[in-house]
Amino acid sequence: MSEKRKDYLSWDEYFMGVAMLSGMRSKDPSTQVGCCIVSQENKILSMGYNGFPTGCSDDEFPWAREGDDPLETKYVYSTHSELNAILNYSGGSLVGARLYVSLFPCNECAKAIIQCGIREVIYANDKYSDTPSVIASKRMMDAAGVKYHQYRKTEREVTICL
Ligand SMILES: O=c1ccn([C@H]2C[C@H](O)[C@@H](COP(=O)(O)O)O2)c(=O)[nH]1
Ligand SMILES: [Zn+2]
Repeated sequence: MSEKRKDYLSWDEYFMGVAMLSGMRSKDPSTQVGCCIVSQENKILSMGYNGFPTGCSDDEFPWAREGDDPLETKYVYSTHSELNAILNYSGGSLVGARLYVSLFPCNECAKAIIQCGIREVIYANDKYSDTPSVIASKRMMDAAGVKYHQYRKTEREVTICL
């Protein structure tokens, strides 16, 4: 009798993989962020990625990072992946959930994460760790008792032919 497979994805690989796949939907030319929210029973509750709100065309609103006029940059329009994942959830409470995300949450996402009761954040990249936004985010999550740690990367490479 054949034995069960041994090289199946761990829970962390699975959920971070789903977060990263979700980020591949983003049209942001510089930073694509994906997020996956998971219950205490390891069930996926919601996903999201960074992009413009419904009705705000990807082809008409700006993707620029810089410009003399802030209204011509993406920052005033883009909805972050974490907020999209929280807002996409229509099942009730997110209290006690974990959030997997490819980039450390900014201060605005941290507020939403705290307020909806998510208790743990697992992030892949912390490239903006020196910015006031991320420093404030960590300060708020520390105060609110939201745990966070960096995803421990494995050797696994996943190829999907679509
Ligand atoms: O918590 C966060 C922080 C940022 N994002 C998104 C917002 C933007 O679309 C990009 C960042 O773009 P840069 O060109 O690297 O400044 O990331 C997010 O989804 N969640
Ligand atoms: Zn954010």
